[in-house]
Amino acid sequence: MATPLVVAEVFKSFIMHLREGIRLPVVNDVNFSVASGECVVLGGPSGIGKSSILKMLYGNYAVDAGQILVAHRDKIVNIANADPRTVLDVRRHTMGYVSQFLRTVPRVCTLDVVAEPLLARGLETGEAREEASALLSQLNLPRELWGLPPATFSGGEQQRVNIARGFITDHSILLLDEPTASLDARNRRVVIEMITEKKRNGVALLGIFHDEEVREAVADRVLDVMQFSPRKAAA
Ligand SMILES: Nc1ncnc2c1ncn2[C@@H]1O[C@H](COP(=O)(O)OP(=O)(O)OP(=O)(O)O)[C@@H](O)[C@H]1O
Repeated sequence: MATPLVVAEVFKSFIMHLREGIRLPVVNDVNFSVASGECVVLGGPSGIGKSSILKMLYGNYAVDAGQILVAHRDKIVNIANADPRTVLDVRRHTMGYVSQFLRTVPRVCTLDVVAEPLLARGLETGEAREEASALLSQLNLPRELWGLPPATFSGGEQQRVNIARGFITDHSILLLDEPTASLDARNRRVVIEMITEKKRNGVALLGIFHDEEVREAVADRVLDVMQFSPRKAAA
């Protein structure tokens, strides 16, 4: 089985510049990998570093030490020291990220917000919009909202737009940061189906799910982030 994501000996601290440069270690010596078709769930108490790990993997947070190895095109890229252009290329073609909150460009309608990752990969507009429509229908977003920018949508509606945008590509790695937090039971079940479909297609998924029903339905294994906590060492 292919392993498109390997994390090796990663350390991360935050430096609080407004607090005399105090250094706050968050995670030490993080080691794990995610195989194709596998869904690994990050577990552990609030504040232990789950979101920080996802943000390092996506290149949003710098890494103090260690490697984040991603199979990208025919090469292995180390996100921990890759240049920004390479990180953007990995995001466009290999690694997707669905956060809890939607960040949108003002005045762009929902259908185009969802279709955009496919347009960025060179797909023709009509085809990209068709795929976007299919996902928005699957996620039960009322059709009358598709032509409007999502800025004024409810939390759950915005989250469904965000999920559609994150799931529209065929990226081989998908990072999910509580994608079901604001959803009702019916739409949570849709997202479970969508994740199951990604697994069937050989996507490597790494996610945070506080909802137990979702976690149990999708997780192949739970990785307890407590084992990487410097607080554990201090305890
Ligand atoms: N940008 C940042 N600057 C400073 N400290 C940060 C930053 N991001 C996170 N932290 C701190 O790092 C620790 C881990 O935060 P993180 O969000 O990764 O935890 P989490 O396990 O995802 O928590 P939760 O389950 O509550 O979302 C927390 O103590 C948090 O305050």
